[in-house]
Amino acid sequence: MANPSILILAGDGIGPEVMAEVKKIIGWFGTKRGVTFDVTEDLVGGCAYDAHGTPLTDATMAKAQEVDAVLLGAVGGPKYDVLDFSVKPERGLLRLRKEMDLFSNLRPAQCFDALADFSSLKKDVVAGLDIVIVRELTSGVYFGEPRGIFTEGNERVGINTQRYTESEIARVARSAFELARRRNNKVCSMEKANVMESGILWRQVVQEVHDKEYADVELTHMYADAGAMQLCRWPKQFDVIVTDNLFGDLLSDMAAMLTGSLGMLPSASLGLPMENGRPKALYEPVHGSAPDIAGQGKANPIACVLSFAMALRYSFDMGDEAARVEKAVEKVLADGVRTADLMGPEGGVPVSTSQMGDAIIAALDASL
Ligand SMILES: NC(=O)c1ccc[n+]([C@@H]2O[C@H](COP(=O)([O-])OP(=O)(O)OC[C@H]3O[C@@H](n4cnc5c(N)ncnc54)[C@H](O)[C@@H]3O)[C@@H](O)[C@H]2O)c1
Ligand SMILES: CC(C)[C@H](C(=O)O)[C@@H](O)C(=O)O
Ligand SMILES: [Mg+2]
Repeated sequence: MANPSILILAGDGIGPEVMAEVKKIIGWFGTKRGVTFDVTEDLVGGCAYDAHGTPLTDATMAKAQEVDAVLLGAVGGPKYDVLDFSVKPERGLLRLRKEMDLFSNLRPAQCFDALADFSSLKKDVVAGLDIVIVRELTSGVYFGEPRGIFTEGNERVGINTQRYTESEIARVARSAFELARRRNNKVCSMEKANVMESGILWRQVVQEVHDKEYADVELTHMYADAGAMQLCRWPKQFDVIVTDNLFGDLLSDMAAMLTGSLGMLPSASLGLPMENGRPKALYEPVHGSAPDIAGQGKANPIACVLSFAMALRYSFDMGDEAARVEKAVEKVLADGVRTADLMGPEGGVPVSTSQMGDAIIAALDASL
């Protein structure tokens, strides 16, 4: 049988730095576990614009459609701020999500015991936290028409449109309910049904899907602003949160800080099953290209490493190997290995990106 195929799109800023550590782990699986992947690499984001004048070529898009999983680092950076909107680095990522139809974006926020003291929230609020935000990723205000900057009378007007069809809401709701069944069986749906018609429809459809197909799962609804407050107040009340594209973007960055650092949060973006039964999939850290620390060896690679663990679990059906990687990360943190973003006010000597990667490899060795 052919090896599973992976397309690596490391991207910009710290993207290639954190992806280098994932490549070490992929190599480790080949030599130590006999698990070999066919890996190809290509460009996305600003580096693709520099090389080809576009943040994602048609050829790269076609490769992404063919592989079993795409691993992406991060895109963007201040150098590209001046570019026309249509060729900004972020458009490359959005095209991948849209054309691969990756509607279900799982963003788990898990607080490792070793970092419970480190969160900006009190220890008992975050210790043991294990929640997943399911973010709708292919529709909503990110993609709705009309959009643009127009002139009305003698002033400019910026327009974006929040638009959701019933089927778009139903399919992401189903993925959240399915996930909840494999976890603690609770879903909280977040929208703004008090001020947005799209929010009213969202609430109705989620409720209908629940009543018809998932009545065994506990479902609650919350306005997204109150949800943000509850995420800070007592995040452990949640199991699975399902929400739209924009609210999911905001709530997941917030959830990241419950775990200690944005450098800790992985994600899986999943679509429909392909012919081989595997879902179309892209895995990426929730964080961006971190221009403020890029090129300095300071980035925390854990979010990218844990994204690879999600690939093992969701694309390659290797749940045990995914758990091996997650446990290696847990061990390294328990041993006190910290990149700069995980240093508290008491200070200490942080390790570099590659030293963190090496420590994870050593913990993987110890797991054999
Ligand atoms: N998926 C993506 O590719 C993605 C996601 C978010 C932002 N972006 C892009 O990245 C660029 C920078 O955006 P931003 O600064 O708002 O967000 P960011 O996530 O890049 O950085 C926010 C802060 O978190 C820190 N940080 C992020 N990841 C870290 C890591 N792994 N280790 C240590 N510290 C880390 C950064 O140093 C920075 O202080 C923008 O162009 C934005 O559009 C891309
Ligand atoms: C870079 C950007 C397009 C992206 C988003 O807004 O979805 C990012 O913030 C994310 O969270 O993945
Ligand atoms: Mg974001």
